[in-house]
Amino acid sequence: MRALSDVGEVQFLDTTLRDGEQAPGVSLTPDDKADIARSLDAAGIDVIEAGSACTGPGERETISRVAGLDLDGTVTSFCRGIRSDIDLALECDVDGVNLVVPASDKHVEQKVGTSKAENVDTTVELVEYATDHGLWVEVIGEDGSRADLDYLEELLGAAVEAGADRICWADTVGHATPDRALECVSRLSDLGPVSTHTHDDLGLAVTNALVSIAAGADLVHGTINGIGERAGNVALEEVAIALDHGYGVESMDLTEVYDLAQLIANRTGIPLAPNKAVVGENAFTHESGIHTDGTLKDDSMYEPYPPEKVGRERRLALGKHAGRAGVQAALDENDVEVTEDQLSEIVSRVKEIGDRGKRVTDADLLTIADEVTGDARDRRVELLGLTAVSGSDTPTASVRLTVDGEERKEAAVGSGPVDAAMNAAEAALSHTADATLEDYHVDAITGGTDALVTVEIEMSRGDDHVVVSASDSDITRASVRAMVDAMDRLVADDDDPLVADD
Ligand SMILES: CC(C)C(=O)C(=O)O
Repeated sequence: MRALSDVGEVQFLDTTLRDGEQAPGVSLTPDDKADIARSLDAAGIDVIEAGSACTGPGERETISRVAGLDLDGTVTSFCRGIRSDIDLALECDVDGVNLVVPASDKHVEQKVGTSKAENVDTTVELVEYATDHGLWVEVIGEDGSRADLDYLEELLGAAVEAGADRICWADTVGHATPDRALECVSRLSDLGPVSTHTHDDLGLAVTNALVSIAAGADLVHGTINGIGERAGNVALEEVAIALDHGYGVESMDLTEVYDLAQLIANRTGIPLAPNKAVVGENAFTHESGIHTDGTLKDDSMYEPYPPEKVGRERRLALGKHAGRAGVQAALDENDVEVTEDQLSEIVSRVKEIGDRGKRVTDADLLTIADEVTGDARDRRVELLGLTAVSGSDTPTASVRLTVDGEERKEAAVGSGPVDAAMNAAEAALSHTADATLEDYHVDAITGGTDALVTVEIEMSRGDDHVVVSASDSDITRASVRAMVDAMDRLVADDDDPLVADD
């Protein structure tokens, strides 16, 4: 076993486009795969497994497209231990293959229905065939962590002798403990270059990847966000930060991981857990008073490494655990001056909102501050009335509001009552100022059909943008109120008249 700090550099193979896509419900389009492959390459991933050529003609077309992107990294196709799979990979013009052969008794005898000796012979033939065709070859012993280690050594040793570029220890069902990973990879690394492929069924994928490296592996298989079969593969961004932060070992470009994580979450439809290491929404967000206070005194008080390292920013959030320092910092950011007594009142109101299970947005804070300081602004945009109708006919809505005292009324249709009402509000406000709805998000705070919903919207106007939320048991009302409030905030400091001369 070597010290990780002596390792220097580790390569990554990203299998988001193959094992990641095997996650239930995920199906990536050719454009998705091409975009993800480009981004992985830009982030310095060494090997990109683009898919399984045997899946079908559509997948082959996509793999060929990725192979033709002229990427810096090696592009491979996954192949089962059959010659026709290698032929299909060759049709896609990939640089190499990840050739999977059974390794455990279960996989050799029950799944594939062959003998261990025959399995070794077949593997040798396939490696020779693939290398004769100019392919880079990695041989993966499937279910390697449950295999008899002497046999795994014999099988993968034969693959190396036949010309395989590298071999891979696969913890296919995420069964291995760190000592098993150490034992297996240490033995295999005496045979030639070794990769490690770990799954997270026991929550040990990162640990086992790190132990594998200490045991001699120099290439880690994984996916961004850790997506993959069952509990997923090891999350490459987690291995990368652990290597960098813990041991000064280089791998992928860390500043790219957040954008990559977002891209993959969007394209796969698998959202990121807010508490996910490195790329989760909360990974650099501080809410509790004690942590916010400490962070304001020293950025690193409650962070192992600065967010910029992984392409992110620090956020101080307001909620039920907010303290004076955090609220004061948020007020300072919005240029709001308050006395000590006013600050105490604002903090307790923020906590009250938090106690009701709500997030406290900037707009909420400013409204509270207005009320507490007695500076309540004169509204320029105000909602007077809203009617929305839906049924078997096209949903319609009408909105009545005032802009600088002038009444405006618009009606619109939409795909549903919320859409119709938002379209009507937008039409009524379009005479006023050129603002754009950037984001719309709904949360049910309570359960049941009478649930209180909070609509949070983000709107921008030129360089200004605001996030405003409104809660109501009627989602249409909450949506339009949030939009009108956002517009009112955006124009609050505009000295120009908002009413057109028409
Ligand atoms: C590497 C391959 C066979 C795999 O996905 C696994 O073993 O989990």
